[in-house]
Amino acid sequence: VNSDSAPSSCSKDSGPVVPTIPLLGFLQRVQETALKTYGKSSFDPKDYVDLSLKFNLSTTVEAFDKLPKTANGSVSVKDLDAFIGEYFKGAGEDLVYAEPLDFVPEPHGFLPKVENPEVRAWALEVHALWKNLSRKVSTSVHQHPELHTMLPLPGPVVIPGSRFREVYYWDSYWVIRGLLASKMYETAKAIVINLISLLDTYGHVLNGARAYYTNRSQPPLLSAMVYEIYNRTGDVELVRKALPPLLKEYQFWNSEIHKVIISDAELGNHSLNRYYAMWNKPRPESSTMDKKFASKLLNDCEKQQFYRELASTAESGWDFSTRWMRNPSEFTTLATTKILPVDLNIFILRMEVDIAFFAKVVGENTVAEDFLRASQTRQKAFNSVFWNAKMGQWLDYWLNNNAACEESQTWEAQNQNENVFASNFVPLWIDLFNSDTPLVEKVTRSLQSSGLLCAAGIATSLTNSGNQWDFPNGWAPLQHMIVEGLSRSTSTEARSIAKDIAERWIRTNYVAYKKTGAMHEKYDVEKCGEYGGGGEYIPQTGFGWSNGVVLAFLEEFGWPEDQKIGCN
Ligand SMILES: OC[C@H]1O[C@H](O[C@H]2O[C@H](CO)[C@@H](O)[C@H](O)[C@H]2O)[C@H](O)[C@@H](O)[C@@H]1O
Repeated sequence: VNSDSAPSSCSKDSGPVVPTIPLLGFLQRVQETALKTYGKSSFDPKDYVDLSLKFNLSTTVEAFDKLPKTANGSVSVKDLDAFIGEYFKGAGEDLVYAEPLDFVPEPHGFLPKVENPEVRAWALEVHALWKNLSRKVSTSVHQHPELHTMLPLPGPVVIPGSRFREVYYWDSYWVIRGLLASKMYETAKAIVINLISLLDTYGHVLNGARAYYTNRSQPPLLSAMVYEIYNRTGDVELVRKALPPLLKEYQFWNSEIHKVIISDAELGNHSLNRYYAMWNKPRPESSTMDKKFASKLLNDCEKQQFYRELASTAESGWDFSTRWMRNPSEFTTLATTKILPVDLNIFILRMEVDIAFFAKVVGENTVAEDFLRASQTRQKAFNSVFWNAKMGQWLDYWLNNNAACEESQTWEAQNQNENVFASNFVPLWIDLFNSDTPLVEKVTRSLQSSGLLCAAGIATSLTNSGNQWDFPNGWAPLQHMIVEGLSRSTSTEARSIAKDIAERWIRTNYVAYKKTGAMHEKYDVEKCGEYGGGGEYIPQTGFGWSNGVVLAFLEEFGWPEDQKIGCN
């Protein structure tokens, strides 16, 4: 990890910090001035850190410093408009449209089980959205990286959409699932090659391909992406190329900051993982908001700690949720680094299983045996640390406050977080768990009585907090992992619930699309046909992972000719 090792003056926050580029510091000054000048309405801080320079940084800073400013730091709208127009290229211009070469309007063998003509026509429209979301890094980024926060990438990517103008790590898994249903194998492989290039350069796959995301990763699903592509294409070369970087990624997630040892009286020590960003300042893409929240805190030390929690929550992909808050009504009590999350540990378990499989494919038998053993050990840890037999769910585990300083912590039942989140059911996604029929039946009953199953899909949590990873929002990745897990089991009941959830999700996506002309980032699971809201930015459309999950569900479950589509 290339981090700044200067000791922090704050004893509560001694973790590493990855230094950032000078351009970002300057863009945050422009962002702050823009907020003061234009006001809050329709202000998105990310727009300013996504600008590219037309001239070198010092020329631009000099011109900015000369703008006449009022005492509170604002400038006139006319001056700021003129400055931005003269010195910057617009946000998004650094990633240019790229025609996906393997796109055809109706691929051969596309969604064979979708017979209903209305659903088929819509599925073809969703399939065509890959063209809208396909991009490549502009030549200027390759030739003058110092003028951009966009990071150079070797090949084309698929972006989520709207304000998310760059490739994202965990989003890409569901984008790839959709691309595979769309038979766009080359586009899917190119995404993986790009993520591997980030891993080669930074030692981890970044949250997204921007300079302000270098201090953290996102839910690690690279091995799952490679597995799904190999499963469809049999591309051994891809597996051979991916294996060494995956071993490097495994090291990253098992480095000192992400690893915690939990000891229990019966089975000894369990090595498990948490999110932990290498950053203790405001997130540049949301800097004005982060500072406002931090202003409630007493001193710099508390602020640093809070900023690390904010960035670590962004690493979790669940930014933001009461799941990570000690007090659900107080945002500054975020404590993501003090939690062992069920889903992160499932993703790492999947990484171990996948690496063992890939190593076997390329004849690295010792590696295969080592990772098989690691996966068996982690499965045992799941049963001891996360499983709650009374609830029939796997629960996040709260670490004691001084976790970072302790060698190991002793497991205590009271540290399991008994609040219900969709992530409590994510272990079903993994064959090691969904192949156990009595277990699946118990967890299915628990899901049915959890309160999470709603008219239009699975809710993220039971708490309506106004955060986007909470009730009543439903997110495509969560629907997909739980549905896929249930549908892989041999339990008839679980499979029928999987189909029911998938149908509800398809209906709500369809009706919202017909009403708004767009696919959405998240949906309101209480109301069929409504998109979701809340959180720190306005609802986004596009949308990579929602498109991917709809196509994957339609491929798996189909839609009979005589079954009506629409809200029931
Ligand atoms: O700009 C605020 C935050 O936005 C991202 O998070 C959300 O969008 C991502 C892209 O679809 C998604 O991967 C994530 O789960 C969402 O919560 C970004 O990843 C954050 O780092 C960023 O601070």
